[in-house]
Amino acid sequence: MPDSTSSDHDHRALRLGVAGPVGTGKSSLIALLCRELGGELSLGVVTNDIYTDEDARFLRSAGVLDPERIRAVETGACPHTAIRDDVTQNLIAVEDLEHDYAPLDVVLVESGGDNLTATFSPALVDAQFFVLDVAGGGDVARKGGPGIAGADVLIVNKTDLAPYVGVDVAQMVRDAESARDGRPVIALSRTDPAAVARVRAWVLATLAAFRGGSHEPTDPGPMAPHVHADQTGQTTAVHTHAGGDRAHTH
Ligand SMILES: Nc1nc2c(ncn2[C@@H]2O[C@H](COP(=O)(O)OP(=O)(O)OP(=O)(O)O)[C@@H](O)[C@H]2O)c(=O)[nH]1
Repeated sequence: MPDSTSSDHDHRALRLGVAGPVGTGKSSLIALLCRELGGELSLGVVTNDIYTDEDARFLRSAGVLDPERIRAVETGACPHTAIRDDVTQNLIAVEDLEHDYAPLDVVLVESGGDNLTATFSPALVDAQFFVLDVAGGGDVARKGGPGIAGADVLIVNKTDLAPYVGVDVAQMVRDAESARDGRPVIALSRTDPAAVARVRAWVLATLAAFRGGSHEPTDPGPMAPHVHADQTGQTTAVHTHAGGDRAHTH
């Protein structure tokens, strides 16, 4: 588990998680942050995919960061387990990057792209984004869940698509805000410079707080119960996630 004392913060990067349902724009957000911050900060990226290293390959091909600074964790199954319960594979990847490129400022960790329930353990990341997109429907923000309610920042992404999918972005942001007890919600499109600037400013402010010892990691809470199938469509196991009180099926 990462040590969160301030002396430790002198030696390791700020670790930022990016979670959210499949296709909402997690890799694109990481690419955007690399583009925006790569000139002034030393960055690393860890991606999580179930069976491939596709997200890492996408980011390497985006040309936003030295490809060696992008490491892939293949979780095998249950992508949320690797960011929530047994974070060993991810911690090793993060610590390897911190070792190889010391001193790193920020490591971005992308979750495997799950459903609405996946959250990062505070043992892995210091803060986390949860990404929704307008194409998933304006009512998603009202559905709640630990990531929507408790992530450090909720991104309502792809706002440029709102007119095409009939979503009222302002209403979606209000719905999200009312679920979040004052935590920030950022309506984002990669084509909206003001919104991009807000995300960038949040990362820089969080890094400053982390270095100053005033940033406290918070836990959005355990994931909700759900069911997975393996590649053959079979459910394979039932287990309880650590920190959670509910079993679910794999
Ligand atoms: N219009 C629009 N499309 C976007 C934006 N951000 C991302 N996309 C597109 O959304 C699609 C999914 O983006 P990704 O970044 O691959 O999403 P992801 O969440 O990483 O996907 P998984 O890793 O499969 O879960 C891609 O076609 C992106 O080009 C945006 O701001 N506006």
